[in-house]
Amino acid sequence: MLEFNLQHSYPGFDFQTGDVQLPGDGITAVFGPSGCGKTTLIKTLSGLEKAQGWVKLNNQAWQSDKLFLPVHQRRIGMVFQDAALLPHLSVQGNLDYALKRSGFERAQHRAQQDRWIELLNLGNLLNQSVLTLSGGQKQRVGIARALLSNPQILMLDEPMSALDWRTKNELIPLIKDVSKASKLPILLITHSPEEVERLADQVLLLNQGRVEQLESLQQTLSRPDSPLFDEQGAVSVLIGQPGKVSDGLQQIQLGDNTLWVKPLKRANQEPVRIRVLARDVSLALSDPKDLSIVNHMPVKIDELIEQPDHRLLVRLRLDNQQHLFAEITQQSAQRLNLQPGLVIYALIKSVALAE
Ligand SMILES: Nc1ncnc2c1ncn2[C@@H]1O[C@H](COP(=O)(O)OP(=O)(O)OP(=O)(O)O)[C@@H](O)[C@H]1O
Repeated sequence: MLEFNLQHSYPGFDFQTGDVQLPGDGITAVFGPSGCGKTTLIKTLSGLEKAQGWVKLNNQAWQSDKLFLPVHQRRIGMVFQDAALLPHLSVQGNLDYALKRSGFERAQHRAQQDRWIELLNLGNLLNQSVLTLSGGQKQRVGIARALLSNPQILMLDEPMSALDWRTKNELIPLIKDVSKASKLPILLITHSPEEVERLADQVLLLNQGRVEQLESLQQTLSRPDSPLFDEQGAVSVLIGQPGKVSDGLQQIQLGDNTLWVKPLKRANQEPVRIRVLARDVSLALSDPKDLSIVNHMPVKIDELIEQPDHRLLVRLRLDNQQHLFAEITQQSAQRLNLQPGLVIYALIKSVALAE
């Protein structure tokens, strides 16, 4: 568990976290608008910048009234936007460099290397100069190097902001795999709501140098004014269990209900996240059996929230208690006489697997 309370200031910027406790594993996304203090948080937590206050990881003090461990003694695996690899070395050279300083016993080096080389798919890049790697390959090497330094926590500072969407789509599942396999807590700094929705277990919301919330992803997404909602409007992330593939569609089980999506790329039985835009959800009073939309299910209305431009956000609850937003016009809501507590049907026009 990472615990801290830090204060720092730059001219015109006052940074105060208050008491914060981050869980001992899983991915915590640090999210907030530009200039809110995300990088300041990483710099002060890591000791790159000396703040007032205290920091403890797994009950071991990194900083207190009497103590200030330098960055290299804090056992942090850092990955930056530009990977910051050693340019004169090969991929293997970069990994060896991390291992030498790791404190792993020599006998463990091979097993450690093999483990992360395989998971991050670096096997055929080992002899390549890092100068010849693509952006995504560099980040994979950067993550392997961070893991091989034998860290107790990973801090990823905007690791995907310089990558195109295709490369980002390849890296996101790998970061999930690293989280599961390493069991290390991961702090992911990002300004991308999509990265938060696809990766975060919990979200630390920063605003103007203050920690506004530390909560689960589902809690952040359940607020109609969630800072994660951008010009696409409200978003829901449903967590479901993959089932069979039939007629070219993959079954995802959400309690007693089934969603049909494009077949998963990775055949494992881990729960998956499904991202649904509120504007892609329509509502009906009865089960629309003869409709081309394949995904529809009974839901209960939790709340009706007025929006600008005669629109209404309807917070719905599935039978397994997950919530789903629908955005409709106020006119439609009146026509259907929607009220909290009413059981209706959600018609989901489009879903995206957030693999
Ligand atoms: N070394 C510094 N000297 C003076 N001011 C600084 C310094 N570093 C950061 N700041 C200021 O502190 C504030 C927070 O900066 P920080 O880089 O932590 O924000 P951020 O949330 O990471 O932003 P972005 O998403 O744009 O990277 C900003 O107003 C910035 O100008």
